[in-house]
Amino acid sequence: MGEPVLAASVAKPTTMEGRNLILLYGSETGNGEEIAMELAKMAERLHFNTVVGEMDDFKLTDLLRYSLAIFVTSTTGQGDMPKNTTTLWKSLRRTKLNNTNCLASVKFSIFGLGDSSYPKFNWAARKLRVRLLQLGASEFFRPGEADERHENGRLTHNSDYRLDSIYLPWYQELRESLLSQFPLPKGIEPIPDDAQLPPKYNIRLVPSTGSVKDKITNGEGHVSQVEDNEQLAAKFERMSTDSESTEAPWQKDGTDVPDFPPAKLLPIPGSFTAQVVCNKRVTPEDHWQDVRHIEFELRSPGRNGAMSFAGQTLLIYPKNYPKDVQKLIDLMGWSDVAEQRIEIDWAKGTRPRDYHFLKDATIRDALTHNFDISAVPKRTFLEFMAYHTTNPLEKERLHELTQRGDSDEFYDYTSRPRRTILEVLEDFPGVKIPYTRLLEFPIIRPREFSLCNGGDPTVNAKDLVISNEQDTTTSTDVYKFEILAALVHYRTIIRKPRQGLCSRYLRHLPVGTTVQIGIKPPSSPFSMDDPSFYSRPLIGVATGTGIAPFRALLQDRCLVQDQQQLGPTLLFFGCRNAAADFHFQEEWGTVPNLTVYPAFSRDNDSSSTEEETKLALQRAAGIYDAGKNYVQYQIRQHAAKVGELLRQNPIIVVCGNSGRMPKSVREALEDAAVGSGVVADREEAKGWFDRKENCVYWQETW
Ligand SMILES: Cc1cc2nc3c(=O)[nH]c(=O)nc-3n(C[C@H](O)[C@H](O)[C@H](O)COP(=O)(O)O)c2cc1C
Repeated sequence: MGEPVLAASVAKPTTMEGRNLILLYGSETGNGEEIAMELAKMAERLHFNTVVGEMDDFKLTDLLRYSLAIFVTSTTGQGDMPKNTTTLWKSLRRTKLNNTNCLASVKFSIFGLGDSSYPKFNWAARKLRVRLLQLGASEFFRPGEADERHENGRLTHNSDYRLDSIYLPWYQELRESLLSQFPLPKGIEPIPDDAQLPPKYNIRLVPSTGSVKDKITNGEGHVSQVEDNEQLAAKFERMSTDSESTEAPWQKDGTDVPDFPPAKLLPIPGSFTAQVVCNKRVTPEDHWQDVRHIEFELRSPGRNGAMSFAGQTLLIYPKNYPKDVQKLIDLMGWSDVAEQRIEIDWAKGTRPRDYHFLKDATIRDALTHNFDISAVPKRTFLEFMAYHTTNPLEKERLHELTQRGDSDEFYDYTSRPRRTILEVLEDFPGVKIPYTRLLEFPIIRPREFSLCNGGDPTVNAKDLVISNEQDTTTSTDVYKFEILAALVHYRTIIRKPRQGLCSRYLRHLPVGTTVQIGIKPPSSPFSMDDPSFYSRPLIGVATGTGIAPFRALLQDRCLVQDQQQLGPTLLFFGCRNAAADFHFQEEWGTVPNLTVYPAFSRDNDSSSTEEETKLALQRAAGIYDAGKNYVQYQIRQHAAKVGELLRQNPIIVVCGNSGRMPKSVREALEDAAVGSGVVADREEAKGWFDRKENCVYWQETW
């Protein structure tokens, strides 16, 4: 079963000398990658010989081989470049390149993705652009800057929509610009949208004996590098692929098997095998949100020296449920091939990020562990579906939905109700995707959770020596990593309640299960090696599960030998109810020199009627967030105390929901700086928080 006979025609771009385009992306959570892939397809339809990949897949000299380069990058951390850009970015910044004009032959354009609630909006794209221009490259098309906060005149909580409101017009203009600046020769037309482009990979079924090889070809069909899973496992010795020991407890006795994903471990480079030792709901059953305190234990992750836990994130790789996988197999008519092992040849540079193939994977395995069938589909997926239905009505409807116009139809059908790929495929039963196109499904990306513990995370290893020299841990050392996860449960316009892939996985994850986890280095701009880390004041502003990185930071600071040295700490903590989600409240009393100002948004409080009236008037006058039950109100209330700490070069940490909170908090801090006389006025307050000599400002919002 390959491409169906009735599928849309497949059209190969014409190869033209000198018409080359390279698309390089930097992306943390996949938004930038998705855009880069879409732009690459557009360029291919214009007959550009197109190569697309992560920035770090390429060297500086590779840029010189292409007539055009398009960069797509998000900004992460505190105005930082994404992790998969660091090598190329480092080589671009080498001082010996200054004044060399070494990129004079490069024509480029750049598209950034960011969030204007961060102080350093789209800094990665801006820094990169400035450096490319410094090195002599010229821009063939204007830069674009998408903003997750952009509302385009309409209030929307839909981040796809917000990114698209900048991206789609930029895409259209770029296409027109490419066609006019680099016209096609007479007789050659752009490949129309209704013809499918050939895939960049080749999926084959393999006989049941022999090992599955995951091959990377050099684009001309030769195998240039063969790396099978045994080799990978050997390379990453911390990772176990022993399936005997990875079964969830319920799988051992074989009785009463619930519908929970199998516990097989993916061969993820650099990841760790850990065991779930606690999975406890910390909010009352009748509270609107299920917040979990989950603890993992892992053996000897090869830690080298002391490390700050604050800002470290734990990566969890969720899986699909067997019932959903079966549903997809039935819908696509893949039951005769589902248990067969597959082999994939990739053209160079086309292997997707985060695609980690299970040893001897069958199609069912790949669907369970690798493809996010409960993701909300992107526009490109719906476009792809249209090629694979023989029903003209379905085709027409899919075309209507994917029009790149002003219409909201696409968002109304997909992201607003959070319809999943599986549900969309159920809505279009005529769509039969061949298994050879499996890679058009989005890859399951790891989900990131801030660690909520810090200090010394070792258990059973009291004699552990932390040194900056060699890792002195032994195989008996066990480390504990804790997260506080708010499980996402949507109530959408579709009646069926829905939950995120990872939320569902975590909700039912049994204690005792062995899982594969990743650990991402901290994004925090301070170091535990700096003695002032412990003694300088700390102002924490956290909402909801945003308390996690703050708690980790606090526990890190408590490592100080002499507790008297611990700097004063203020915590402004916003949650709904004192009794429901005032997380870790029982711990705060044990931390020296800490004052907590909670802001309970849904509890009645006992302030005066006069105060109530004043606030009601402020709200009526549209003064945003004047409400007393928010953290920003508490910051203004305690301006004198805040000011006292601002004078002492504090660390300021803002964690929790993105959206309006970070901006409102920043404004409240500016007001507190003015009110307490630290600065003369709002104008002076604006830049004050960005200067290192005044404070360290760390924002971790999601
Ligand atoms: C931890 C974190 C830090 C971020 N820092 C910034 C920032 O400093 N400036 C900015 O403009 N956007 C920032 N963003 C927003 C991202 O750039 C935005 O969400 C983007 O769509 C992510 O694209 P990606 O999936 O390709 O990484 C941050 C997002 C996260 C989750």
